[in-house]
Amino acid sequence: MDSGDSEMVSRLTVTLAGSPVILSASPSALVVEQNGKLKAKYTWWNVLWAESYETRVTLSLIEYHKEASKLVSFTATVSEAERAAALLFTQYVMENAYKDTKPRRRLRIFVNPVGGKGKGTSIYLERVKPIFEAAHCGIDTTITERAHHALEVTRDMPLNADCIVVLSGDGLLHEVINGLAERPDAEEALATMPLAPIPTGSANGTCVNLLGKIDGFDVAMACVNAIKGRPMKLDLCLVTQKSSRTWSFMSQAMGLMADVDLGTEHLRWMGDARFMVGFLRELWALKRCPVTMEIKVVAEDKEQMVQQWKSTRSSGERTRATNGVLGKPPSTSEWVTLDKPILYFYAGKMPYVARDLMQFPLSVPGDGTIDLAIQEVTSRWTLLKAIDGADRGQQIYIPSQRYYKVEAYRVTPLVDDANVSIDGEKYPCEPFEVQVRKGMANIMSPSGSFVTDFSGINEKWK
Ligand SMILES: Nc1ncnc2c1ncn2[C@@H]1O[C@H](COP(=O)(O)OP(=O)(O)OP(=O)(O)O)[C@@H](O)[C@H]1O
Repeated sequence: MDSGDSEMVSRLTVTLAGSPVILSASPSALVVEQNGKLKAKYTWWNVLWAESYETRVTLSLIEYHKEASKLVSFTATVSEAERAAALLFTQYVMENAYKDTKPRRRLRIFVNPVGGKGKGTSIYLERVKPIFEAAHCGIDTTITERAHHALEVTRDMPLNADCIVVLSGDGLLHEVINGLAERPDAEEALATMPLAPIPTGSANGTCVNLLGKIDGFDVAMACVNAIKGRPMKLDLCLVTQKSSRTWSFMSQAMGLMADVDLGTEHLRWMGDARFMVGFLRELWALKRCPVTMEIKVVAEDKEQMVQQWKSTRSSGERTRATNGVLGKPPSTSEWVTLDKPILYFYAGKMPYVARDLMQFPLSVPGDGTIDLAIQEVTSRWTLLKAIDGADRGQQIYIPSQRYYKVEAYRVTPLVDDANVSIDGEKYPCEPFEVQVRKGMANIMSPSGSFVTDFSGINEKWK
């Protein structure tokens, strides 16, 4: 046993593959040293489990690699004399690993076997399940058998999990939210069942918003978010059409950008590269978006909105679950009719819609407004020029791109066969009205905010 009371629990010498290894707990990480050299360092966030039994010490950790972090589990031994120290050490490690949350979450998991490149099931079995098991989570899993299967299950299932894990893209999250929203106890279900997406779809926009552009496609990091993330409030948009009500958590679109998404379903095998192919095709066609729109504006001056966004970020405002009036529509302003011809409108509640497009850089979670980008008719060259910088939200500075914060809007399609995209899913081409409902749903987040690198206007558009 190492000397000193505090050292006794924060440092332990074990034997691993016949060699002595020192495990020590620093304020920010678990450190592994061998032969006086640093062998590995795991932030507490990436420590899943530590336990000791008799003379065995078992650790399960996530080794961080860009886009491909992985589970590392090993069992080392200690001498008989170190048994008590090993127990205290592993307890200390667990306290640090689960400072803000309880271990052993019960996870209700949905896996879409056909989302993205169609590898959802194998990713679940080979990479996700072992991580949840290593973290001693309770798991109850449904592999979806058809579209709307997850919606049907979430509509009726008991609310006995800590979190709903969704292995897919944004479409299956849309289903799960709508399933919860259709329950008689919808408000309680949405408030008590945070979602935790794992990126096995194409765009995986939600994961990119929660984990950032670099880690957004990292399955293991998304698993850690499900295991340890904290609930963050999300507004939902109520979309009312003639015969139906739909809840949208991410985006609604018509025109060029809806055609990019819904017109490239057959290119699923390409992953998120399909959107660039679709964009270039739609750019070539440059069709007008046949709609009229009315909006209830909260803000429309880009620079003022950017300043507001910056001050919100720097004041460290967080949107963690708080008590408050949920789902109440905000106060009403006047409806304004837009009459200029447009190429598309794109409305949304999260900055990224895909890794290479931060369509709504000024979006903050739970602010009770919808960000609405409207692209007036412009040249191919202008749109082409905007590709560079779109991953940093720069396209909002195209002079002909209007950017509003709205509390509601109405769309009347002027044809009956245009694409209407709601959270990337196809909906009937009929008139609809969208209203925002503040803080109705919850999503697990490592940081309590969206992770973006928007920094205001760059030289190109000045
Ligand atoms: N077993 C299944 N068979 C066929 N379709 C399914 C099944 N399970 C779910 N779906 C449907 O698959 C569609 C695509 O799912 P999802 O949107 O999550 O993936 P994606 O489109 O690849 O990703 P993203 O939305 O991030 O681009 C959804 O409309 C969903 O309803």
